[in-house]
Amino acid sequence: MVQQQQQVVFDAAVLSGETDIPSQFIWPPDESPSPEAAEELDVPLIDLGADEVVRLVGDACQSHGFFLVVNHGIDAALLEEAHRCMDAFFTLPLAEKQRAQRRAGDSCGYASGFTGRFASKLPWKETLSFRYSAAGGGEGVAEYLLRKLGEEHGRRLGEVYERYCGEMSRLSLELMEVLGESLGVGRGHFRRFFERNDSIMRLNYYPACQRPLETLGTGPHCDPTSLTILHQDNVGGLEVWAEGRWRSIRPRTGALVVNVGDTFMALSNGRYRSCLHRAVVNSRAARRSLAFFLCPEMDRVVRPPGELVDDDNPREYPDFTWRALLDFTQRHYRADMRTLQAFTDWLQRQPQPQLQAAAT
Ligand SMILES: C=C1C[C@]23C[C@@]1(O)CC[C@H]2[C@]1(C)CCC[C@@](C)(C(=O)O)[C@H]1[C@@H]3C(=O)O
Ligand SMILES: O=C(O)CCC(=O)C(=O)O
Ligand SMILES: [Fe+2]
Repeated sequence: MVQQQQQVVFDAAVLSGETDIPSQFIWPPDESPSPEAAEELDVPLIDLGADEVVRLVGDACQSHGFFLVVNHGIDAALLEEAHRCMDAFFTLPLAEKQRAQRRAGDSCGYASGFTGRFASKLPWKETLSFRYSAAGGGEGVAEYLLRKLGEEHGRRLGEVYERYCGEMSRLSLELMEVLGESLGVGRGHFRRFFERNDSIMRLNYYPACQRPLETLGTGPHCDPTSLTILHQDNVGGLEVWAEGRWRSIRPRTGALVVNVGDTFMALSNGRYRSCLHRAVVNSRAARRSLAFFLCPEMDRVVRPPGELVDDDNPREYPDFTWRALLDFTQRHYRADMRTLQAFTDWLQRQPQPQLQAAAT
């Protein structure tokens, strides 16, 4: 009982070897992983240079919304360097990492077990998140990491992740062309919408855990963002809810995992669904993943193109801004499998002037 009220410090170096884990990290039995290994999900491995890309992406987005891409133009050396930099950061002493500590209500910075943020069902992970603005407004990735971590630790990280985010943004826009074509709205529509994206980059580090069946690295959720491009190391742990059970997405060196998020589900007027997923941990090895969350400019109105709305397909979601949805996930609601519904219900309860932002 007493333990439940104490704020634990999630120090991976200590906790990954403990056979008892703090109660705040224990998830209820109906949400925790089952002892049987999850069967692998057969996700399409899409060659971005191939002729069939549009059809394959469209099919994947109408079923579970997850697919893998290869021949994506991201340099293998950059991917390796991005993982090396993650190691360099997460193996720093806790106090050094805490120089970038995430503050309440903010979506950027270093967070460890989310101990100060949530009271229960804590995720078994450390994260470092930062903003990437394609339009170049405000502080860039390199400046942010240098400012927070200092010359010794921040310089190299900043250079690498600035480059990594630029490449992810470029790839996202390419994927937006494919998504636009597959939805019949033309290649330019979503590309233009996201040209000045204001995205979030997140480094996820899941320490080993001696009680992997009682906790989760990332709880079940749909990404509230628009499109996620994830690179996982070769440890494994990403699972997707498909056909009524949890299924694993096996790591493949060089392939990127792509999935649709809630904001794109709204932009497609529900044609493409965001899909429930989670990350499990294990007792053998720490796991790393790099997630680039494509997001629109903060005040741009999220509204599906006219071609996707008609009498047979009325609007599924009201107009909203990414600023409002992001704020909802940071201040009012812990993102899960029903974030978008909870958000639209909440929006509708707000006084009229706050209901919709001015169209941009
Ligand atoms: C806008 C966001 C909120 C979360 C990060 C993200 O950029 C996209 C996914 C969200 C998240 C990962 C969904 C699961 C719960 C969460 C709290 C987490 O475990 O990290 C979510 C992120 C958040 O920081 O709120
Ligand atoms: O680490 C992973 O494989 C998934 C993480 C995730 O779903 C997220 O950060 O939104
Ligand atoms: Fe996710």
